[in-house]
Parts: sequence; C-alpha cells; structure tokens
Amino acid sequence: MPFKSLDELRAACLDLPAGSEAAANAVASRQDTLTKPQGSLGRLETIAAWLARWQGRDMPRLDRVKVFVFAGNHGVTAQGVSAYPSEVTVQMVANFAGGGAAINQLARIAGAELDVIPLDLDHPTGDFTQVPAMDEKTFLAAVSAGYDAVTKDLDLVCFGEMGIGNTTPAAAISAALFGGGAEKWTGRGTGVDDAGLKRKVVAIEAGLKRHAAALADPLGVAASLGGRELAAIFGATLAARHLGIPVLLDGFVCTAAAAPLAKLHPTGLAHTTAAHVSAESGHRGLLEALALPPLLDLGMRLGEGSGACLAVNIVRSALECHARMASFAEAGVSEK
Ligand SMILES: O=C(O)c1ccc[n+]([C@@H]2O[C@H](COP(=O)([O-])O)[C@@H](O)[C@H]2O)c1
Ligand SMILES: Cc1cc2nc[nH]c2cc1C
Repeated sequence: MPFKSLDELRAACLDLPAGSEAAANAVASRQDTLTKPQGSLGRLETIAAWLARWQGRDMPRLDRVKVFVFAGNHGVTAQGVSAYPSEVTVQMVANFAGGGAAINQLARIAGAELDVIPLDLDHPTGDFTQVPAMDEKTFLAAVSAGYDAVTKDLDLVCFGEMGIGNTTPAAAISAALFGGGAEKWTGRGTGVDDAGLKRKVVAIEAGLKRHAAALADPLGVAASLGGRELAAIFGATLAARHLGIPVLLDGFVCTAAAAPLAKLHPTGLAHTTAAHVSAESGHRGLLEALALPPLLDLGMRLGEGSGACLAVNIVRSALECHARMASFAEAGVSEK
C-alpha cells in the first residue's frame, strides 16, 4: 500500500512532474510542416502535443491503451438516491467479465485493454448523511488500490466507474470543492424522478452540513463524501501523473473523483483530458470549473468509462495524422 497516512498522500499530490515542454514543442513544430493549413486540425493538433508533453516523447506512442473500471457500493443509497438497487453494481461487474456491457464493445473498438477492479462490494461505504463515507484507513486503501493498478508500460489510460448511487457522492464532492449549493450539482443519474432528485439534494445538503469541519481539505472532501471507486480513480490519476501517462477522464463521476487533485495542486489535472461532457446536469459546470473542455458531447450518461473509450478513437486519429502525414516538402505541395 503506497500511502500509509494522509500526510504521505498529500506530499505525493504536491510532488507532480511538470511534463516535457520540449516534446510538446517538437510536436507543435512538426504540425506546422504537415500538408494542411496551419492549425486546421484544431484539437487533433493539441491532443498530439498533449500526448507528447505527458509521455515525454517527441513522437508519442499508443501501443498500450487501457481502460480501468473501478466499482464500489454506497451507503447513501439508503436515502433513496438511485433509480436502481445496489445489487446492480456486482451484477454489472459480472456482465463486464462476460463481455456483455457497453464498455466491452467500446474498449474493443478503441483497441483498449479492459481491467475491472471491484472494491469491497460487500461492504458499502458509510451513509454520508450520518457518518463519513470512509474512515482514513478505508480511504487510503482505496486510493492505494487505484494508484497500484496503473503500470508504467501503458501509453494512455482511461478511467471509468460502476457504482449504484455514485452520482450523489460526485455531486456532494463538486459542491464541497466549488460551492454553489447542492442543487447546482445534482442530476438524475440513472433516471430518478422528481421526488428522487429532491431526496438527492436533501442528502447532499445533510452531508455538507455534517462534515463541514472536514471540507476545507480536498482529501477530507474525498474521504467523507466520496466512495471507494472515486478514491481509486483519484489514486490512479495521481499514479498516471507520476508515471508519465496521459489520462482520459470519463463522465461526471470520474471528473468529480479526480477534482480534489486540481484543488491540491494548480496543475493537478493538466495530464488529463475530459473525453466527453455527460448528460448528468452537473458535469458541464464541473468541467468549466476545472477548465477542462470536453472532446465529445453525445448526451451519454452511462459511466463505465464509455465516453473515455470512445475518445480513444479521436486520440488515435490525432496521433496517426501527426505521425504519418507528409510534409509540404515531402509531398511537393506549395506553402503559403
Ligand atoms: O459519470 C456520469 O456522467 C454518469 C451519469 C449518470 C450515471 N452514471 C452511472 O450510473 C450509476 C450512478 O447513477 P445513480 O443514479 O445510481 O447515482 C453509476 O454506475 C455510474 O457509472 C454515470
Ligand atoms: C444497468 C446499469 C448499467 C450501468 N453502467 C454504469 N452504471 C450503470 C447503471 C445501471 C443501472
């Protein structure tokens, strides 16, 4: 377990590599020699430079791409905050193993390996309206599980999650980190009705009040209002930064899970790209607060890393153009 205390974890969050300016510049210079009007590939050009910066390679690679799906269960479901019962979490983990979920299809098309990591599904976190979701030990174990899952041989990682009820902790974390009140961040998740939406807002307000003393610290926010799969995504995002691996973030839950790193370090999420903006109502505002413009806007609200996996195809397209297009000189095309 890499983190045995909150102080150790905090120190690791403050010690982040800056990325390679030289590699990013090498990509930008080459882009301007390729057979296209300068800048005309738009974000495909900046994606190539982003890969180079965080991999530290003038010519980035996408040989090994992996999607991690972390799964957890949530005590706050006792407040009636999801349209589905908690047993769906473990049932969907079995479905991932059998190849029957959306993420199985999207990972295959993206050429990404899939790693599903269930986190103590028999023991839901505490109901944060009553107690902290996790004590220090539980939180550090979940962060460490995410941190240890990421290995240095990977070129790009996608994070996703599965956890009935987890749009409620995601909204609570967003409210605690960025303010604006529970309603601003609360959406319908798997499809709750108006009464369910109201119960979510009430639960989040109760959690914010009960844990107020812990919420000045982003790690306190993640432990008292989050969940194991969110903590694991936080740890995995940190590991990717330490190992020089760019990250594609999935939807609202995944973004909220990683957000405390941006509060702990001014460039904490610079190695991440928001794959998409989900239909969950708080996600657009959260991406704005984090200055992470999404690549896709497809009305998706599934989770599982589905949006992140879809965006791998865009990242692969960006690199293929960067690596294989001819220059003006090579193709004999006149420059301006
Ligand atoms: O990440 C998102 O944008 C997102 C939006 C809506 C739902 N989800 C998924 O749905 C589950 C959480 O929804 P809920 O209603 O149970 O809180 C969880 O398994 C998530 O993966 C995920
Ligand atoms: C069936 C189902 C699949 C999911 N995948 C991610 N969250 C989910 C929630 C439900 C309910």
